[in-house]
Amino acid sequence: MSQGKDSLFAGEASMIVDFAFDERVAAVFPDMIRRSVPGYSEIVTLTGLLGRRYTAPGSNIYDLGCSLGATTLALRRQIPHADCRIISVDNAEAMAGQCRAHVEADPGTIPVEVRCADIREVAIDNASLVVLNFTLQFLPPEERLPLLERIHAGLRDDGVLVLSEKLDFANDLSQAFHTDLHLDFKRANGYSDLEISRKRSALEQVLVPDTLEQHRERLSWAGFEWVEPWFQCFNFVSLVAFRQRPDLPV
Ligand SMILES: C[S@@+](CC[C@H](N)C(=O)[O-])C[C@H]1O[C@@H](n2cnc3c(N)ncnc32)[C@H](O)[C@@H]1O
Ligand SMILES: O=C(O)C(=O)C[C@]1(C(=O)O)C=C[C@H](O)C=C1
Repeated sequence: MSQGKDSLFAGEASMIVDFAFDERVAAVFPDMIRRSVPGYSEIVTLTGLLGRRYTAPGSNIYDLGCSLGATTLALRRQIPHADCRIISVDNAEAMAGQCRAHVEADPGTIPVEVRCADIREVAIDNASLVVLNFTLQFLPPEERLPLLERIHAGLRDDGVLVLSEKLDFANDLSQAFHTDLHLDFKRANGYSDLEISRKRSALEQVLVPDTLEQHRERLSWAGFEWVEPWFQCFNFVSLVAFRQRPDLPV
């Protein structure tokens, strides 16, 4: 993976326009996301474990908004079925290109197809697992439900969606608490207040977070029968959404 340190919002030539997943972001992305999203590396590893448990032989696994392929490779390491196929999609050429290179350098044997495409246009079929980690939040809000409906339709009956997102909070006190702690997390990871505030402005029109309640409601509208948060750290959450209520011994 790229080794660059993220100082995109530090200098004179900092990103003052809207945030975009361009060459400059791709070059520092592992450092940027690790220092910006509390729990990111755990979420990647644990998504691999969800893949181990919930993928089915002969099925497709989709990593939508795959960036450099961290989650794709975690899944490839864990999925126990040699006849599965992983389809990893990102519409940023800089991301998809590097993801392809990482997949080629990886010793795993499960086939991975990296596509540079818009996730709104990719056909989903025979899927046992779809991963949407920190990507739905970048779609215009009105395009989120149609995507979830297509994912739901492309999942097998026992299929699962993993959805990770930055959260908004309807309650002002909760919003203030989680925002403060997220800022502390970024400061502790070496970002200055200027960098933090410039990135916040650059993301403002681009990353529009939903509340946990909005996610639950939308997933239910899309047809998912059972939704469970499995990780939360400050204003970042990971959910599983089962197409059918799982039949677990209770
Ligand atoms: C925050 S990153 C995702 C991180 C990645 N899932 C991981 O866990 O490492 C969001 C990614 O989604 C991609 N993306 C955003 N909108 C997209 C779209 N409509 N179609 C395909 N990819 C998209 C961006 O290019 C970016 O690489
Ligand atoms: O830095 C932030 O505040 C973020 O929201 C991080 C976030 C995300 O959640 O997707 C935003 C852009 C990329 O840097 C990667 C992660």
